Amino acid sequence: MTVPAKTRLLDSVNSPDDLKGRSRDDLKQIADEVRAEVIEAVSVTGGHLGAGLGVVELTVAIHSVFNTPDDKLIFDVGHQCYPHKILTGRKDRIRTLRQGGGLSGFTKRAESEYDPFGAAHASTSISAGLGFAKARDLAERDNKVVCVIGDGAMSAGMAYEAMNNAGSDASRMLVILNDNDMSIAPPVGAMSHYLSKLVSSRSYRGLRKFAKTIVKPIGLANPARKAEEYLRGFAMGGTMFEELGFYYVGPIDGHDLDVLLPVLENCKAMQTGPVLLHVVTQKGKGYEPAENSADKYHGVAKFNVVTGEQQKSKSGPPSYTKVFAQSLIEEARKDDRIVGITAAMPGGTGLDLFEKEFPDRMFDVGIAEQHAVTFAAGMAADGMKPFAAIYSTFLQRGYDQVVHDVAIQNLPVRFAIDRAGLVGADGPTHAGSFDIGFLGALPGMVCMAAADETELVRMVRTAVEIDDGPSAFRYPRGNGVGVELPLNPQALEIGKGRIVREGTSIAILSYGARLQEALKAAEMLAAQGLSCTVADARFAKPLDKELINRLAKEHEVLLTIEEGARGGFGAFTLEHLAETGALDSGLKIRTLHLPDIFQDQDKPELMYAEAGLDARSIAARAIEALGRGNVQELERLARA
Ligand SMILES: Cc1ncc(C[n+]2csc(CCOP(=O)(O)OP(=O)(O)O)c2C)c(N)n1
Ligand SMILES: CC(=O)[C@@H](O)[C@H](O)COP(=O)(O)O
Ligand SMILES: [Mg+2]
Repeated sequence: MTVPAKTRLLDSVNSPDDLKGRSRDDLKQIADEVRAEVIEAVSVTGGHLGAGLGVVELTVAIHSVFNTPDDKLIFDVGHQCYPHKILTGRKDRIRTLRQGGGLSGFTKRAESEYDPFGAAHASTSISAGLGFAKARDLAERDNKVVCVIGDGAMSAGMAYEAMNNAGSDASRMLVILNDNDMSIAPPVGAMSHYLSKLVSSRSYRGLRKFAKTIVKPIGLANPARKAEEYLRGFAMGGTMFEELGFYYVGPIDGHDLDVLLPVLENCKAMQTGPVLLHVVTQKGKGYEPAENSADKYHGVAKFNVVTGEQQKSKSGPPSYTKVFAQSLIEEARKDDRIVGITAAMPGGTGLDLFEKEFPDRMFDVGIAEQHAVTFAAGMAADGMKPFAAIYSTFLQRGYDQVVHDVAIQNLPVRFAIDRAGLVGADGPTHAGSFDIGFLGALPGMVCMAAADETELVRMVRTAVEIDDGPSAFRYPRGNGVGVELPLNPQALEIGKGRIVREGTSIAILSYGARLQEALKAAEMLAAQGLSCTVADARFAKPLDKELINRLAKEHEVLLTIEEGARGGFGAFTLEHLAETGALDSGLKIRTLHLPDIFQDQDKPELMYAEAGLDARSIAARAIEALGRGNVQELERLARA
């Protein structure tokens, strides 16, 4: 019988308990195996790779020192949690990450007791951790609270609101600042410069060597006192964190278990108020293609482990994002008052392209959507034409600013709302579900949704022209439908939709990119002799009341459809029809929107089918409302 030269230690780790009492060498081997496992898993699923690779040693160290799940470990954003999932009983399902029915790509309470707090949006961990710390104190328990937050996430206001609170009342908690000098894109802002200065100081360079030789576990007598004395050697003194009431420790090498383990032991033993441990790591650590790439493999498609080459997306029409960016560039060439604003998503919003052409007119403000919106409002108030390009889901964080700073003052900020509707693998935290409702509720806001790329280009043009109040246009993640782009786009008439297909019995009024499915549904209905009108509303605010009245009057059935939650375009239409009395005449109306649940991740087309927003489901709703036609026949057509 042959005995394998090196047995995988990770196979024997089914929970963090299996890390306890292991030798340093064993833990180092386990860390190496976790790293290999993360790379293998993400190579078949795609997902967030660089961040997780950067915290492998840190995660192993935390789980071997702290007593999770009693001690609460809270990851900020949660995109770096794959090593944590592997170590906390989810190793066997790690190749289901971000797939339908599989593990979430983020921490999620419903998934494991080791995920005490779910995330995916940035900068929530310190606030949540403080909540856990206070709940613990009130219940007179003694568990620890550990938050892991990145340098990028440290740029957001929430992190400072939380530190302001935690530092003032000496709350016992550990905040680990995972500083890899990267956000999704290179980090921006004064805070980022400050952290770089801390890290590049002499003390850190000296410490790397120093720590390896002198770091020892603390003695048992007076552990808290000794821990403090011990850690004082690491602290640099006078840091901004200390001014905020934190005990600052670091910076230390976040890949060196010989340093991490004793420092964490000592942080754990400390009984003073909040501690901030500054850990320096490398995003993408241990996988050459990630280390060498500009974005450190923040988010990747499936890839070849040997070469690092990522699967190319099928060639097709350009993405909506790119179409938006290029048309904004065109507009900006003609109008030097146009500026672009992003909150740490230059690549995701396409504003990196804009920046290449107009470096002085693009502003990346960091992970700071609230600030981005008010900053845009200030610019608009002084005569500029700001385009704030923000994902629908992240704009949620800036809602009060949209209301208070933009809408009430009727300022012409243009919101380019990317990732509208379902986004697939990122799941419910990233779905752009709510902006139709929350923006449509605001007096004076013009709300548009693009049915295809041509429409998007025209909406950018329209937004440039709307100079007397706020406007927004939404468009989905992914590729357009492949229509030809207008060379000289004309602005749309505000509040006017268009008829795309004429029919008699059924009217489908689409708001946004479901128009293609609506047209397919119309074909399916036509195959059964059911004549269907399809219209593109273009505007949710102001509504095209004339168009709606006409559709209501001339058809037996009216369906509205949108890539958004209930309380959006369908609700606005229904309200209008109720007010005009059109509902009293027997019109059969159905509002098709996202279901009233947070849908888990899957392929977008499957999620839309589950939501009842694919062509087959649209046609089936029409048949149900009409009371004529054959639903089974639709199945056959959908398969064909
Ligand atoms: C509120 C919010 N805005 C934007 C994002 C998009 N986002 C996800 S991760 C990330 C960068 C985070 O950087 P950092 O905290 O340093 O973590 P790292 O990826 O470097 O480990 C950004 C901007 C988000 N998740 N939440
Ligand atoms: C974790 C996070 O918020 C981002 O990395 C997000 O996953 C990016 O989404 P897109 O891939 O749609 O840009
Ligand atoms: Mg970072």
